[in-house]
Amino acid sequence: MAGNIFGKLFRVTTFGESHGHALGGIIDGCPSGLKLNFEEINNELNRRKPGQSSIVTQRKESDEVIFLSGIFDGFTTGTPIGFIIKNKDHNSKDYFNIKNIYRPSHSDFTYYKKYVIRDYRGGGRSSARETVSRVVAGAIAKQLLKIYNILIKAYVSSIGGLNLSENYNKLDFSKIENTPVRCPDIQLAEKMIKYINKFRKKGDTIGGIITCIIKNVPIGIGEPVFDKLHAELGKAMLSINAVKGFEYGSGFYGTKIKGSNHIDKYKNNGSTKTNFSGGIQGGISNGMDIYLKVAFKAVATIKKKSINFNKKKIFVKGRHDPCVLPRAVPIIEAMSALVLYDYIHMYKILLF
Ligand SMILES: Cc1cc2nc3c(=O)[nH]c(=O)nc-3n(C[C@H](O)[C@H](O)[C@H](O)COP(=O)(O)O)c2cc1C
Repeated sequence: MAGNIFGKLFRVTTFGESHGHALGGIIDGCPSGLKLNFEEINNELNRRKPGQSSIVTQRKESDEVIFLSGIFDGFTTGTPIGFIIKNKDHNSKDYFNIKNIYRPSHSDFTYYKKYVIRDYRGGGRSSARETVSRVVAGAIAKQLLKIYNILIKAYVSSIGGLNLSENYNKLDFSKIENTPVRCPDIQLAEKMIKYINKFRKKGDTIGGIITCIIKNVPIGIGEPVFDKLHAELGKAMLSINAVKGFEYGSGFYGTKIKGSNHIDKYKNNGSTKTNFSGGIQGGISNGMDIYLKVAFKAVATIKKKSINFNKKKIFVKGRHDPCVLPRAVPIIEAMSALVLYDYIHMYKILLF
């Protein structure tokens, strides 16, 4: 199975399955001499972990990371950072009844057809439990990005038909973590929670959108032609489970307004009056904020009778997310951090 490595110079390889002994990763390309803040790494893991509130899956995992290599006296040594996160609360028997049948719109069918032998428990390798390793690597990348003063903030901007207003400059990012749904508008967050609970009680699921803002990116990050910054961000986001769409800058809205209204006119200092470009022009950062949106579907494991492709009725047990967005916020931030640090790395090698 290929496809388990992300990044070019700052690279993370992830391994592990949802119901195996452990998940983990190897980070290669981390410079020596970074004093790691372990509390911050744990904090990122706590934001992603299951069982953190009533509106996410009730699987209870402490998600403690154990570092195996690459760190000495709290500092990175420049050698590969190996780490694991043990699985503790996996009820594998919940999946025995779907061993040979495929949940509609999950990855059971395609994994079976491609690999034949697969760990079907909890989705195995296709489970979003894999993203725990991305969050560890992303937390380290975030600490490296602090050196450049780069700030990454993601939040839930839409659940079903409930939408946050477009202007992120008016939002108070310090409120994102104040509610379990991770929407900074507290009144809207309350409505979103009620909305998610409505679906949860019915055994159904609901999707939505996460917005991510990346501030203080220096001018010049991103490469021609195939390694454009937005292309890598798009790949990063679309590699996350259940993601159905990605846009940056004006995105699809940019198709609806005329060119004379869409151009970002320059101010005297090189910054622009508007930012429809989303901080990237020609695949290279222009110093303005990068902003992007990621669309998540309503996920497949509904607690209702469902029919699989050979017309057999199936009922999926197990503990599942009625809405994955609250837990996906730190994953979006982690993937953004991995891309940004990797690309800054490349830039330094080319110029210094
Ligand atoms: C944080 C998170 C939690 C998820 N939890 C579930 C879940 O409980 N049930 C489910 O069916 N899918 C869940 N998913 C999505 C599946 O992993 C995903 O839909 C599946 O692997 C098929 O891949 P695809 O939807 O990207 O095509 C979750 C995704 C994320 C990001």
